[in-house]
Order: sequence, then structure tokens, then C-alpha cells
Amino acid sequence: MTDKSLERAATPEESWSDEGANEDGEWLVEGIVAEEVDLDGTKRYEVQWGGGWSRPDGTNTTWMSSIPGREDLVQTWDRKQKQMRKDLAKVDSAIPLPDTLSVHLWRTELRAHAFDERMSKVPTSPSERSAAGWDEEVELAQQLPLKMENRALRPRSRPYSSPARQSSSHKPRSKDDLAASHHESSSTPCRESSVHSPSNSSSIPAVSPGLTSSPKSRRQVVQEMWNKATEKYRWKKAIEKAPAPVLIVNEIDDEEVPPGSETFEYLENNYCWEPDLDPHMSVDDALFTACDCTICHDPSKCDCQVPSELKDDHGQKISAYSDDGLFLFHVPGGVEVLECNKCCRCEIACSNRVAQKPRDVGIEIFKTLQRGWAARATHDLEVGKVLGIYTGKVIRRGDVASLDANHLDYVFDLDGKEDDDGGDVSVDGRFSVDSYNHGNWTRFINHSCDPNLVVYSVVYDTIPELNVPYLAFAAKDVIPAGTELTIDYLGSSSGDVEKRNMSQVQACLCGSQNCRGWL
Ligand SMILES: C[S@@+](CC[C@H](N)C(=O)[O-])C[C@H]1O[C@@H](n2cnc3c(N)ncnc32)[C@H](O)[C@@H]1O
Repeated sequence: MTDKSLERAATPEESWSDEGANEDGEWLVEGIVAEEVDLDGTKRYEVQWGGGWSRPDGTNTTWMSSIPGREDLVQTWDRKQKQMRKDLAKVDSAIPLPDTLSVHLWRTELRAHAFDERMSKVPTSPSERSAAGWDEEVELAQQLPLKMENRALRPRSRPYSSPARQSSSHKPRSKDDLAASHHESSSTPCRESSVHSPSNSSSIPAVSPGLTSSPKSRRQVVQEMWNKATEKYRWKKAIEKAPAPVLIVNEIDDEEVPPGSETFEYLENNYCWEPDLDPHMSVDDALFTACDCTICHDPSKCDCQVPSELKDDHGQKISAYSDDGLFLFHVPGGVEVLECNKCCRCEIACSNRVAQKPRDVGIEIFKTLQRGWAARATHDLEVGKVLGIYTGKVIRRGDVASLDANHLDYVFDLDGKEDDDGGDVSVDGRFSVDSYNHGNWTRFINHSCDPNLVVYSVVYDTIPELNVPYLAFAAKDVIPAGTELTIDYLGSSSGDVEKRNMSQVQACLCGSQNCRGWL
């Protein structure tokens, strides 16, 4: 594919006679009809020529980065576009954004493909993008002072009721080479340098080493850093594929990247933790219950499902997913989905490996008018589509209280098996995930009282007894590309607010018809 917007059409001066020029031989500009933003942030305007001039094929526009002598046209155009974006941003987050924005999204996709082309790799599908060039480019941009907002609340996972736990039978098995054939990534101790520190390895020179091109914008640098991090989560053998890209878009104001982005450690599909949690988090392979299936169609015959509590009305074990990997929404509160794990023999294509697969949907982190940054997908999503997992730093629940207040908005409790009093989960066994300094795109998912995503607990690279499942996000409805992705921070609990200090409650600006008014 060719990025048409970057082709430079011949101007009338270059290709055509003077017919259509005014008496001074100057060409008349009728106006600007479109704009395009290049990968490095450079704008181009599609200029329509006046004077009745047109090419033989009827076209009469040219892409130009400036219009000498008609800067007024550029200013007026920029002002109107800014206003239009503001108006668009006022649209209720629960309502799909209008077509004008889809055009933008489509162009964003085109730009991503154009980038791939320039890096000499033609992507074969929208979700397959090249890593070429990241290595030279990702050495990071200028370190700017970061202003972190002080917020009070934290999103909580659904407060499930806690069913009686059955004791799991574990069938130790020897290691085989399967682990190596699956994803390279596993959860790791947190990278200390990513905690805000001006002198750490994430400091960003103004110009990328080895490149003579102009300095990169902060947006570009952060985006590249994050996408390079997703590259680590590449599946070998059957699927030579990294997750789809994450892009940063601001159509509202001049904030280039979300606060703290430059020092943020992007973790696409794994947790990190402090060394003191290592004995808890590092699980010996011998403790995994693994299956010998090739493709796991029948959970009742799948050894790794022995500890699973996901059953039908007759007590038969059932799968959380359809054969084509869509979430089926019959996982009751308190039940964790057990996906095939690194010791199972099944293929990567197994229908019981879903939340753990590299994300095949592109994500845009975009600025909203009143709710900070948010997330949306660049493709239409079908019901049950699983988008990814909440990642970040695993901490003991007891340590949440001592976090800085601005972390609390980004703390998700792993409380799926707990009831209001913690149930049969011991105090020492309660954990939370802090995605303030470490995490992935899901930390930008805002709250809606009428959300379009559901959250469920899933286990695959640890064992259920450790109580550190991942929280996975699945589309509750058909979600058109460009629609903000939202969850209900309070799950189904309406009583939860009574336990909260009311001074912590924030006004909800989700704009849905059944908005509770707070979150
Ligand atoms: C996990 S963060 C979501 C990402 C956040 N918007 C950002 O810019 O980083 C949660 C915070 O986002 C804001 N937020 C999310 N949903 C909101 C809503 N419906 N109304 C108002 N603010 C919201 C609140 O400040 C909340 O504490």
C-alpha cells in the first residue's frame, strides 16, 4: 500500500501553462480542503487551486506544508479544526464517535502502514506491524518536568462473592520444550529505573542517536518506547507475531503524552513486583497442572482444568471461550478462568489460550475533554472479543494505604475471590496491582456507568492458589472502531460506596443515561 497523502502532487507552476494564473502570474488558492499529519508530527494541507484551473483528470488540489502569502488560510483552518475536535470530544463516551473521526482513525492506520513501508516491511495484516527501526529510534527524547495529578479513588475489580474453594489436585509434570515455544515474556521484578528518576536509563536525548532527521516529538518517542516494549511479547513458532500497536492521539489540546509517560515501564502482558514478593510470585513448573491435549476442545478431558470451578448446571466443566476465542460471559462471580499454561502441551492456537495471546487489535490512547486520557480500539470489536489484561506492579493489599495518593486511581484490587470481609482469602494473600509507574494501555480505561467492557479473572502463568490472577477485558457489546472503551469501576456492587470515605468520591462524567453521578 502507498501512503497517498505523502505523495506530492505536481503544482500548477511545475506542470501546466499559465492559464488560470492572475495577471501577475500568481496562482490563486481557493482554500484548504484537508490536512494530514506525518509520523514526525509535520502537518500538510491539501490546497485547492482557484482560477478555474484543474488537471486533465479533473483534480485541482496539491499537498503543501505551508502556503506562502496565505498563512491566514492556515490559521483559520487550524482554528476550525481545533473547534471541531472540541465539539467531537463533547460526544457522550458511550456513543460511537461520528464518521469524521473514523476518517482520522483510518488515516492513522495509513500512517502506521506507511511507516512500515518506509522501514521496508509491508505488513500483511492490520495487526501485524514491523519492529524495524524501533531499535535505532527508541533511545528516547527530552526529559521534561512531569506534573502528576493528585487523585483520590482507585478502581476496584468486581467485588465478587466468595464461593467455597475446592482443593485443587496438582499433577506434577516434567518440563518439556513447550515453554520455550510459547511467549518469551513472564512476570518479572519491577525495573527500578522506571520509577521517576531524572538520571535513569530512560532519560531521553533530544535527537535520536544515529539519525540525522529532526528531533522527535515526545508523542513519537513515547509511542515508540511502548511499542518496542510490546515487541518483547512476541510468540515464537506458530505465530511469529507481536501485539498490535498502541498510538497516542490528542485532538483536544497541546498535551503531547499522558503525564509520566517517559518514565513509565510498559508491560504488555506481565506483572512486575518488588524482590520481596519474589518467593510468592515465582512458581516452579512442577506446581503447574498441565494438559496433554493438542487442541483443548473439552475442558472435562483437559487435565489443566482439574482445579477449574467453571461448570454448567450439571456440574460438567465448560470453557470460558468459544472455539474461535470469544469470551462467552458465563463465568460467575468468584470464579477464575484457567487458561492453558506454559506447561500444557497444546498448540498456541488452542482455544483455551485467549487472554494470553498477543493483542491483535490496535489501541489509541486519546485525550478526552473532561476525563483525562482514555482508550479506544482502531478496529470494530465483536461481542466477546478479549482485548488484553491489566498489568502493573503487584503489591500486597496492606501496602496500598501507604502509596502516594496519585497512585490510587491506578490501583486495581485482585479481589475476585473475596467477599466484603475478604472471605477465606487470608490477609497476607490479598494483592493489588498498581499501574501508576508500570503497566499497559488498560490503565487508561475510564469508568462508565454503562460500560462496553467486562472484566474477569484469568490465570495462566501462575497457579490459582497464589491469588494473583490477571484481570482480562472483553467486549460486552459490538464496539465500533473509535468508540471509547470503558469498564464499571464498581462492578455490580452498589453498596460499595457506603464503605468509602465520601470525600474520596469523584463526580462521574461518563454521560450515560443511567449515570450514577459518582465513581
Ligand atoms: C485508571 S484512571 C483512567 C485514566 C485517566 N483518565 C488518565 O488520564 O490517566 C482513573 C481516573 O480517570 C478519571 N476518570 C475515569 N472515568 C471517569 C469518569 N467517568 N468521570 C470522571 N473522571 C473519570 C478519574 O480521574 C479517575 O480517577
